[in-house]
Amino acid sequence: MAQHIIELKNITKSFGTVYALGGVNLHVDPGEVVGLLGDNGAGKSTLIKILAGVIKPTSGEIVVNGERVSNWSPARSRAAGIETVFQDRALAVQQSIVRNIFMGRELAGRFGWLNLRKQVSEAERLMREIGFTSKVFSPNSIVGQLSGGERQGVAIARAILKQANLIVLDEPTTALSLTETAKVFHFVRQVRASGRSIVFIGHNIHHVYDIAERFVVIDRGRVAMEKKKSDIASAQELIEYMECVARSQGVTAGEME
Ligand SMILES: Nc1ncnc2c1ncn2[C@@H]1O[C@H](COP(=O)(O)OP(=O)(O)OP(=O)(O)O)[C@@H](O)[C@H]1O
Repeated sequence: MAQHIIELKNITKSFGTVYALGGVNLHVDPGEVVGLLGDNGAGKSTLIKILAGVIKPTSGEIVVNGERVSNWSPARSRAAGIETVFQDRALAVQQSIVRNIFMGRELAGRFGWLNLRKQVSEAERLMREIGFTSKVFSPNSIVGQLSGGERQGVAIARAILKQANLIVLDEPTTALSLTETAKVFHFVRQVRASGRSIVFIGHNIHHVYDIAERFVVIDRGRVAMEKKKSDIASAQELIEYMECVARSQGVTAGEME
C-alpha cells in the first residue's frame, strides 16, 4: 500500500475550556479526494488549521511520508506540500489572474526585475493544467470579472504553483450555483488526475458525495465515521449515516455497521 502523504495521529485541541478536537486520526493518500463532513462546530476548521500549521494541536502527532515531524508550523506544512484554500480565498479582486497567482512569489528576471512574460506563460500553463478552458479570460483578466467557480480555480492554480501535493479546499462550493459548482468539480478532477490529493470540506452532502472517494465525518471533535465511496451506495445513504451520527452521542463507525 502507498505511504500516506500525511497522517494526523490522535490530535487533540482545546481552546481554554472548549474541547474542539478530542483525539482525531486522519490520513490522506497520494492522489485521492477525501471529503470532510460535519455539522457546524464539529471541528473541521480547527482540523484543517492544524493541517496548515496555523494553530498548534494540544497533543498528538503529525507524520509526513512516514516520518514524524516535530514543531509543526505553517512553514513545515508548506514544505510538506500542503496548501489550504480558505473560504475567503484571499484573492485581490481588482488585480489580474496572473498577479493573484504569483502574489508574493513573483518571478524575477536576470536583473531582478519582474519577469512578466514568464509569469503570464506560467499562469497560462497552470490554468490549462487545472482545466480552465474559458476562451473569454486570459491571465491578464481581472479576477473581479470571474464567476465564483472560476475564482476558486485561480485559488487552486495559486496552490499548485506552490508545489502543493495536497490541496485543502474549505467549503469551495458554498453559495455557488450548479454551473459554478460543476466548474469547481472540473478543477478538482483535473488536480486529482495530475496525481495530487484534495481534502474537500463541504456542508452539501451531495457535493461531497459526488467529488470525494473517501468520506470522513467529524462529530463533536471526533471522527464519527470513515468510509470509502465504494462502501456507500448513494448520497442518500451518506445522508442517513450523517443523520445517525447526529442522533447518536459520539457513536463510532464500528457501532453503526
Ligand atoms: N479560537 C477559538 N477559540 C475558542 N473556541 C474555538 C475557537 N475556534 C474554534 N472553537 C470552538 O471549537 C469547536 C470546533 O469549531 P470549528 O470551527 O473547528 O468547527 P467547524 O466544524 O469548522 O464548524 P463550521 O462548519 O461552522 O465552520 C467549536 O465549539 C468552536 O466554537
